[in-house]
Amino acid sequence: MKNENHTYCTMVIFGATGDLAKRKLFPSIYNLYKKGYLDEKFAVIGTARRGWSTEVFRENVEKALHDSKIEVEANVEDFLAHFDYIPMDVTTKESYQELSKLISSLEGEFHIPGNRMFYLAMAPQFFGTIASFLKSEGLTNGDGWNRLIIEKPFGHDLPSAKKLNAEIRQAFEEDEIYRIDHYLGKEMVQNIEVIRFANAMFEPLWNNRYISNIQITSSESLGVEERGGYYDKSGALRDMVQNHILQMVALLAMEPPIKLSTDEIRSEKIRALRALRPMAIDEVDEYFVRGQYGPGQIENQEVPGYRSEENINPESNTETFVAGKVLIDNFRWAGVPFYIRTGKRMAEKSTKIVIQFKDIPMNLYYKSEDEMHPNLLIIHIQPDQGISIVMNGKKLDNSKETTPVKLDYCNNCVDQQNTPEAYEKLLHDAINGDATNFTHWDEVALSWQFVDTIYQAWAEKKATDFPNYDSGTMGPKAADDLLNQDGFKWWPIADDGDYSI
Ligand SMILES: NC(=O)C1=CN([C@@H]2O[C@H](COP(=O)(O)OP(=O)(O)OC[C@H]3O[C@@H](n4cnc5c(N)ncnc54)[C@H](OP(=O)(O)O)[C@@H]3O)[C@@H](O)[C@H]2O)C=CC1
Ligand SMILES: O=C1O[C@H](COP(=O)(O)O)[C@@H](O)[C@H](O)[C@H]1O
Repeated sequence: MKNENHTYCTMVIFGATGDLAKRKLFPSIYNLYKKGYLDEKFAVIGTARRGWSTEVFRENVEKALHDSKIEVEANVEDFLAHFDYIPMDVTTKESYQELSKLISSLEGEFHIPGNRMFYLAMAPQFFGTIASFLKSEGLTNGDGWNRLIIEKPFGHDLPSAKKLNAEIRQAFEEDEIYRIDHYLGKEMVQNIEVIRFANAMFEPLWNNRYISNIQITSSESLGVEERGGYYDKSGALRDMVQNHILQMVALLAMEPPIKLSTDEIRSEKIRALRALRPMAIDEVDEYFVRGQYGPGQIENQEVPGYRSEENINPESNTETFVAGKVLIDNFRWAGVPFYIRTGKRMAEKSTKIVIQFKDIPMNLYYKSEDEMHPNLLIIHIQPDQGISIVMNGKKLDNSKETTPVKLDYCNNCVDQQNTPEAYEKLLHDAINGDATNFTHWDEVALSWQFVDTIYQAWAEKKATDFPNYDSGTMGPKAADDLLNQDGFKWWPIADDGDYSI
């Protein structure tokens, strides 16, 4: 009988010599081990083309742990004893037989009941091939569960995503596929549902009667770094908006699920994404703005423009910044804009969500001719994690004027501990068979459908004003105009930001 639920498993990491494995996966697996989540009945097999021995692999895993600056304890050797390496080219059918033998032998050695997790930390063109060989060569015929963890990008548009999905679905069922969106592993992204559904002071107000607009900013101060080859073909829209940003929109907009099960939560997110207002190609400019960074200053250092970065076409038309107004056509959200923006080489690294509430019907205080300061709920995703509420209080004098008062809750300050890295939480979920924080195919498809129109509009029309924002700024002026024309403004993303109007 298949052992469906047990967490003892063999993890096979394809692309184990690569950047993601080194920076994210090995430290996360080690943290899970240290916290006792892996017991002793687990094995990790690394594979890639380079001809490393298991010994060299273990040395590299240990180095990765030290480089990641997590605390490495004296018994790291016990942990490393669970790691093996096998060189293989994933496009060669025969090598899967060797891998299969190694898995069986480690299942015997570590008393693992046939549960197998295949992590594809490789370029996406290999995803379909690997999935298909895993099935045809019998690696999915173990006695336990099979789970396929897939990295982004899941396709580059809807047709390519459909093709990829069809390939992997030949070998794995939907409930065996765990599509990673690492934002769903972030503590405060997971907190969105709790803030909404566990607080009487928010849920009754969470609709178009009380909320005037929602702003999501995910800014980065880094440029494209070494990923120019990938990024120049992708751009900010497909790199960040299709996945991370729309996932946050879905979590903010979804209806309360009837219970907190994977299926119920996912189906509410899917319904929210289905309500995204589609645009015609010639309407895109009304709702979306694109940008590309030029040279500028970040932390007082001169940095080059995008077109001068390594592996970037010097005439590139790729956007490194996107701002947009997303509308959700349902009873709850009709008329409430969700403004989004994301970009590289912006003023600072920050992901924040600001929920701006509508004004009260009449201003008794302040200066009656002025608008009162709106109430804001700010969800700090990173680097700081927490919640702020901006409300009106009385000025400390004898006047009847009000002043914005900011109440802050800092998640990691209170717990006095580092919250686990997103990958650690997601790996833990995958080992436990909890797919809630992974994206269902329908979510992926709906997000691509929305984003494809924008991409097509931009592909048809070259941006004549690129570069249109200096590195170290908050993007092009058109991104500010997008809100100004609706009578709003972007709220600051800096923690010491000025929230007065
Ligand atoms: N790095 C990151 O921070 C992030 C990465 N991702 C995604 O994760 C995936 C991996 O990214 P990343 O680690 O950066 O990529 P890398 O280029 O660093 O690693 C690619 C890996 O694939 C192996 N490889 C390449 N060709 C073959 C082959 N034919 N057979 C077997 N192994 C092969 C390489 O090893 P060798 O040369 O030895 O064969 C290497 O281990 C990508 O899908 C990426 O989009 C997603 C988010 C963040
Ligand atoms: O998926 C991606 O995310 C990172 C940003 O992630 P964060 O956790 O640091 O906010 C981004 O730099 C990268 O381009 C993109 O592929």
